[in-house]
Amino acid sequence: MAEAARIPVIDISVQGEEEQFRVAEELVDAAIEYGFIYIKNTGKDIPVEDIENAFKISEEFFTTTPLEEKQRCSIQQNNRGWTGMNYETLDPKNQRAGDFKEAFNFGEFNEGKAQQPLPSTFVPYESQVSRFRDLCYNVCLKINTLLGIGLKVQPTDFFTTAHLREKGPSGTTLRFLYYPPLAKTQADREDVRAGAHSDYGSMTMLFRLKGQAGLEILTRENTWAPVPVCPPGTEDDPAPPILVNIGDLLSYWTNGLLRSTVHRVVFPGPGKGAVEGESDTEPRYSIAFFCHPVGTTSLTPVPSERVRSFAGAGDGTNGNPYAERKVLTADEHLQMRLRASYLQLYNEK
Ligand SMILES: O=C(O)CCC(=O)C(=O)O
Ligand SMILES: [Fe+2]
Repeated sequence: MAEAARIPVIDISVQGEEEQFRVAEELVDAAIEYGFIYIKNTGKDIPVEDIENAFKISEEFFTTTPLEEKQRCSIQQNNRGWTGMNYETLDPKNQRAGDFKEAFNFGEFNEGKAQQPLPSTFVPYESQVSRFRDLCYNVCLKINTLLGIGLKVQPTDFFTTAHLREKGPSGTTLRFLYYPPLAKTQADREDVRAGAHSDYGSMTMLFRLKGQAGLEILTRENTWAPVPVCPPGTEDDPAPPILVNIGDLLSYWTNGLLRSTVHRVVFPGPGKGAVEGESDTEPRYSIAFFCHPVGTTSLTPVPSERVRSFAGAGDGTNGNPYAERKVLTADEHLQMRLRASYLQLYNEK
């Protein structure tokens, strides 16, 4: 069995300046070393019922919505809507088939209303989805603030300000994901449910369900390590931790100091890659909140002594294959990545 990733578990629900400073440093250390951080789920930032409810809505959508209804809301170049089985290919250079998953992307809401066509299954839950998106947004701001403190960026709220939605539209997306078990697909065990990729935004918050295997990260040693849903020490928490990972934009912003780690979702198979107590024989559901700064934000390195003094990506340990590309704004980066993974969507037009 492959050895599980040892990603730190951090409690961000602390009070007081001194504690906050300590947590900020822990977050930055984990973001540099792993690019992934477990945020202990205390239920304080996002009530556990809201997470459970979001999964219920997602499951109802994927299991009951007729195909025509999903197709009516197919993904558009604005990155909103439904993606069918094998439609997205996150690692086109290495995949034989597109990702074995379905997904639904929610863009921004305005006063509780989605700004995109919604399948009928979601209509009764529109305000609940909007609320969940707001809860995620607030945690994203909080983590951005802590990263700014930990890196001593001048001013420390630099990242947070760049994410404020009142400053303009962004690529921020709430995504419900569904991965069928191997037996319900045409896939071979070697096919991927989500190809190897780094995330396109500044950071991602991932919600997973106990017992559902599949996520792996690429380690510094270039091996794949499974990421347990419930790492040691979180078994008694009210819900599994929220898995946060650094995306390409925080990596650009910090000259590659913060790591945009490559990850994928696989069919690990019995006794092979799966963590004890997890399996891939049941359908897998996950929910991702992709945080993006305002689209016009420039991705030049931020004012921080720590970032300035970092030697940069030249040592080959940076997980973000795009770190050295010249990209100007958050929107331009997002468009570049979407073009590469939705071949049909961009070739059809
Ligand atoms: O479903 C997961 O566990 C991860 C999905 C993912 O990496 C993504 O959608 O970017
Ligand atoms: Fe991802």
